[in-house]
Amino acid sequence: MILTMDNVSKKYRNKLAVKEVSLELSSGGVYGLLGPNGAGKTTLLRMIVDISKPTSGQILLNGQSIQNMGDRYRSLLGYMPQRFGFYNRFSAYKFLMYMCSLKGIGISQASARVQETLVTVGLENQAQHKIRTFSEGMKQRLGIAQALLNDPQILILDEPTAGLDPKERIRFRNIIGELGRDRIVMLSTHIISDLEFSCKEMILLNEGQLIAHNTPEEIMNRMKNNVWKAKLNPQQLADLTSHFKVSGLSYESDGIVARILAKEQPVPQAVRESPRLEDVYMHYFGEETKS
Ligand SMILES: Nc1ncnc2c1ncn2[C@@H]1O[C@H](COP(=O)(O)OP(=O)(O)OP(=O)(O)O)[C@@H](O)[C@H]1O
Repeated sequence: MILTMDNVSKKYRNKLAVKEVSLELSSGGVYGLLGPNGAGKTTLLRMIVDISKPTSGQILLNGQSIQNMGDRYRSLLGYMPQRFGFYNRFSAYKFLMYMCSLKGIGISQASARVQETLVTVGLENQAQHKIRTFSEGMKQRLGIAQALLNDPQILILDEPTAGLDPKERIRFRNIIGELGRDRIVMLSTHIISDLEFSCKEMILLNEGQLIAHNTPEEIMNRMKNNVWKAKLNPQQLADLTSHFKVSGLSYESDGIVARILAKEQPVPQAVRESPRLEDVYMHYFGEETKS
């Protein structure tokens, strides 16, 4: 299955939220859509799930325009929006049964599908608990469960890790990694560590534009000579931050250890470091401190 974005743009009045994005997504992997707030991630995802139409360009599934596919396309989709309204007085089970009816899943299959999805997201023991008693992580997992009810081949998750604590984040990542094995999964985030798991490709979006699209290894590899580590005094640090991006600082008793992004050795004591995802984020989205 191949989902293609062909020169897709979206304009809201005078705001161009997505600018000529071309991408190809295929089954069997998680695509991480990364960008700061306002980059256009939600706008792009809403066009992929056919809630909103591109102002120009088109989205194709196996070469066919999704707009011409209608319900046939929607039956392949699972979507977890950024802000998901739950029925807090419902139990998880009842909520999912209700979502089945909205999605047109017949009563004969619904109960079995609900059980299966509860197991997938690890909520089978809380099936009869009221949603209002759930932690944020449990609610997010329930959000995935509702997106999975129709066994979608294309799963779109908008900031699914927002509000999760580190333990819940790890659990969530494992579930998503597993789901990505045989579908197209795309998740948006502005948190780089969400993409530390085996993400097939990272899609970097800034101000509506696609600025990089590749495997995490290749994206990091491109920066391999540009990450440096140096111990600095406060004055050196102040001087450096006015010229270079700094992607990490740790304070030690005899100085400040900084990770610096620079093409050339920024100070004589700097040594090269292997790039990490934080460096990638800083390189593409970080702001240089202007003196
Ligand atoms: N319905 C709308 N009308 C007008 N402008 C909009 C609308 N929706 C989004 N925008 C603008 O389009 C740009 C992209 O917004 P979008 O929500 O897609 O970004 P995002 O990357 O998902 O950000 P966030 O992480 O904050 O959700 C922003 O400048 C936003 O203000």
